[in-house]
Amino acid sequence: MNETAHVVLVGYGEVGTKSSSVRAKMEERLRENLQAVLDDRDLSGRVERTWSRLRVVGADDPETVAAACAEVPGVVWARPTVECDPTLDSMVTVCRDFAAEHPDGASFAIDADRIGPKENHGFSVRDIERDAGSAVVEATDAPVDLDNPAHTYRVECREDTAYVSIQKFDGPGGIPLGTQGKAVALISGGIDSPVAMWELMRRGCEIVPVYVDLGDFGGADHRARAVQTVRTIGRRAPNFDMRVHVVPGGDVVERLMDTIDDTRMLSLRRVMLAIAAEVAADEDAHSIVTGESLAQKSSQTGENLAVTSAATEYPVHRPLLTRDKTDIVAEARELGTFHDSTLPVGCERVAPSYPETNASLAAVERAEPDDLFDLAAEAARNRTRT
Ligand SMILES: Nc1ncnc2c1ncn2[C@@H]1O[C@H](COP(=O)(O)OP(=O)(O)OP(=O)(O)O)[C@@H](O)[C@H]1O
Repeated sequence: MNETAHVVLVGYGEVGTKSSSVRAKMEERLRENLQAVLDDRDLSGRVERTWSRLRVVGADDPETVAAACAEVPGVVWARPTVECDPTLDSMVTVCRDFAAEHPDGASFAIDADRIGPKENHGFSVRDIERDAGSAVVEATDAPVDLDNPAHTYRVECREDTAYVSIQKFDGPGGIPLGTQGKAVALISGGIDSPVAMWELMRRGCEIVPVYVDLGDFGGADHRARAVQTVRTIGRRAPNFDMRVHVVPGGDVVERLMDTIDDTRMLSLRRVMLAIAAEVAADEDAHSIVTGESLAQKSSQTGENLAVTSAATEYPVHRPLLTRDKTDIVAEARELGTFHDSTLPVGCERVAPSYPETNASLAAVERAEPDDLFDLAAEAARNRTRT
């Protein structure tokens, strides 16, 4: 080779533990998903599969490309990397060049790996670490710190090529999107449901987002908030159709307000699950996901969640069930949805003054008007997409 090239290396986690045929399919899916994100953001670069990694070649802006790759489900890390000859001289030279860009004297470590028998290269991992380390000390006068270095020079020496990088972007991990079927996500646009939707995406599920428009109890700002949070997360998966199904639920809510008192919120959640089930059947989805979390609200006690789940035969996934609010808020901030989720939308209050916290299914069903679920099904049929 006798030259260096800038590439972005992308590492995945669990995909690497699959059988070779599953792994090949997942790698290919991840490759397509990464390419879609780069194309959508007008970032140059071609994503290729290499041994146990993905690699972006031809990126004009490797740092931005690596940061974009690190937003994609399935990615554990992405590194702007210099590719060079698998010789001690080449790797040391690249480390020295990197050091010249970081002349701050901050502590460092060399983290090297070498693949294949030592005879193939004629040097060991220890040789790489020693020579590269000396070059960095010479260039920067920086101290070595193996426990908590400010800079880690990652050197990966393979049979035919070597990779050197100093910058690492952590990805969300998980499984490539599009490998685990479809789930309907009930999205209110509040803090929780977009995070819950993302958790399923992170584990490979394609998402069909559903927002139930509450009529006078919701409003345009409420709807816009739901749509915007989905769009923000959808930027990580532009090759999937994530337009929101907007269901006109005003009539159903009116009916609930007129007929039910302390179990009203439970019946509203049951109606939403019934609507989601209608969409799931049409969209061939296998389950429903909500942002509910145990004990976060009166409608989310263990007993009440059992009553709401009984409204549908579809599995209801609640990935936030055991998560604390502070943790969910931190994830919403990271995803970029927190700001929109907390915009004041001024909707009317549906909740009764004294909500039931320990409902029985029989009592909730008794209070529900006979036509409630017919109204819900009709609303689902009248949905539009935004
Ligand atoms: N208007 C809506 N359209 C679609 N789904 C909704 C709507 N309102 C609530 N949901 C679903 O019901 C779940 C429980 O809603 P609720 O408002 O009680 O709880 P929450 O924990 O505050 O959720 P969020 O923060 O997502 O609003 C939400 O996480 C969401 O999945």
